[in-house]
Amino acid sequence: MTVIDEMGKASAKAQNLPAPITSASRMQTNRHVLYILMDHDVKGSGKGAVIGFLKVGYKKLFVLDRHGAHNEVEPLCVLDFYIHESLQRHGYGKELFQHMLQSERVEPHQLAVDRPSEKLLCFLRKHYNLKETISQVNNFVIFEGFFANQHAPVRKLLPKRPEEEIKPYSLTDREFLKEEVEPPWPFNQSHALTRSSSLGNSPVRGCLKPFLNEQELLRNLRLCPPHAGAHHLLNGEPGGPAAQRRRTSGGCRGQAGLIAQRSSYSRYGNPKGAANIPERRAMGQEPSKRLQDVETCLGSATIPSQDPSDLPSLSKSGVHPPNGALCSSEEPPVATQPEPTDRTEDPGIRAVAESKPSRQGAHTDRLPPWLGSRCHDAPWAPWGKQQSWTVAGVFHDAQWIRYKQEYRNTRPW
Ligand SMILES: CC(=O)SCCNC(=O)CCNC(=O)[C@H](O)C(C)(C)COP(=O)(O)OP(=O)(O)OC[C@H]1O[C@@H](n2cnc3c(N)ncnc32)[C@H](O)[C@@H]1OP(=O)(O)O
Repeated sequence: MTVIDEMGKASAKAQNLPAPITSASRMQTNRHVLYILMDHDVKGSGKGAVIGFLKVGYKKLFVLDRHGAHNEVEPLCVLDFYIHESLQRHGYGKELFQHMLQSERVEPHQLAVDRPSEKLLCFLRKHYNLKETISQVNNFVIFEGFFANQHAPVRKLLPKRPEEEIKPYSLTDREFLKEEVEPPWPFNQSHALTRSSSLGNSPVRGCLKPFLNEQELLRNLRLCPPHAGAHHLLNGEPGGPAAQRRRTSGGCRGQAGLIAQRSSYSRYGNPKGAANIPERRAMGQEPSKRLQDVETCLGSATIPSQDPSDLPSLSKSGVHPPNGALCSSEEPPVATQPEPTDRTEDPGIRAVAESKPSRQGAHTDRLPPWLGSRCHDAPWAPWGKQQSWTVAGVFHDAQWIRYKQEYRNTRPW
C-alpha cells in the first residue's frame, strides 16, 4: 500500500496534479486494474524496485462520434500512467503498455484516455500511430477507429442540438480534483449523513450555515409541500386579501418544514433566533415584507407551550413567561396585540390559541413585533384552561408543543 501511495504521489507530481489520483485506498474502492513494472535485479533492499505503473479501468462514458451524435459506451480507459523520471524514454512505458493491451485483449484505438498529458499523446502517436482524435466535451480523448468494432455495446442517443451546450457528464478520475460545491441547505444534510454513515461512523451533521440569507430562507421554505390549511388561500383571487395572504402561506408550507427551519435558524444562527430582525433594522437594513412574514410565521410555529397545570405555579414563583414579558405574581401575563396585518389573520400560517387574551399589555413594549404576535396567542393567558393550538393548519395540544420544545430546544429566547 505504501508503494502504491508513493507511486501515485510521484505520478501526480510529474503531471502537476494538486493531489494523487492513484492510491491504495482508491484502489480498494473501485474496480481499476494497476499494472506495475518492477525491476527485480536492482541492488539495495533485495526486494526490487518499481519502474512505473499503468492504471486502467472500464467506465461508462457518453462520447461524441464524428457526426456529433452521443454514444453511451463503456470502454477501457487509461486512467494513470507513470514511469520514473530517471527511466523515461527507455522503452519501459511501451513494455508496460503492451503488456496491458495483451492482458486486457484490447486494441489501442479502442481505448479512451483520461485527460492525457503531452508526453502520453506523443507516446501514443509514436508507438501506436494514434494521431487523429475525435473531439469530446469531457476530459476523455478517443481516437479515430474507436467506433469501429466496438467490443462494448454502443447505445446511440439523440444527436446534440447545435445551439445547446453539452454538459460534460462523463466523470473522470480526475474529477475529484475540482473543488467540491456543496448543495444548499437542506440538501447538504442528507449528503453529510450518507457520507458519514457509509464510513460506519455515527452520523455527523454537516456544516449548517450560521444564518440563512433571505433568498435562501425563502427558497428553502418554498420546497416544503403546501399543507391543507393553505389551499383555500392559494385558490384566492389575485390582488385581493387572499392573494396577500397567499404570499405568506406560500412561504410557510408544511409544519415539518417550519419546525426544521426554525431549528437551524435559532440554534446555528443568532442565539436569539428571529431577533435578527431588530438587529438588521438597527443596521439600517429593513427586512423585506416577505421575510418578516416568514420569520413571524416561524416564530408562531414554535409557540411556547405550557402545561396548564404548571402555569399558575410559574406565575406565583415569579418566573417570567418564556417570552420575557414581565408579569406580576397576581395577574397572568398580558399579551401584546400586534399591528393587525394580513398574516396575523392567516389561519394557515400562525398558531391560534383557542381562547385569545383580550387585554393589551403594558409590559411588552420592549418585545419585538414577532414576539408580540406570539404573546397575542399566549397559551398561558386563560389560566387553567386546557389549551390547544392550530399550527400551520394542524391541531396540536399543549403536551405536543411542550414535547417539541423540550426535545428540540427551539426556543428563540
Ligand atoms: C491518462 C494519463 O495517465 S496522462 C499522464 C501520463 N503520464 C505522464 O505524463 C507522466 C510523465 N511521463 C511518463 O511517465 C512517461 O513519459 C510516459 C509514461 C508518458 C511514457 O513512458 P516512457 O517510458 O517514457 O515511454 P517509452 O520510453 O516507451 O516511449 C518514449 C516515447 O514517449 C514519448 N515521450 C516520453 N517522454 C517524453 C517527453 N518528455 N516529451 C515528449 N514525449 C515524450 C515520446 O513519444 C517518446 O518517444 P521519443 O523518445 O522517441 O520521442
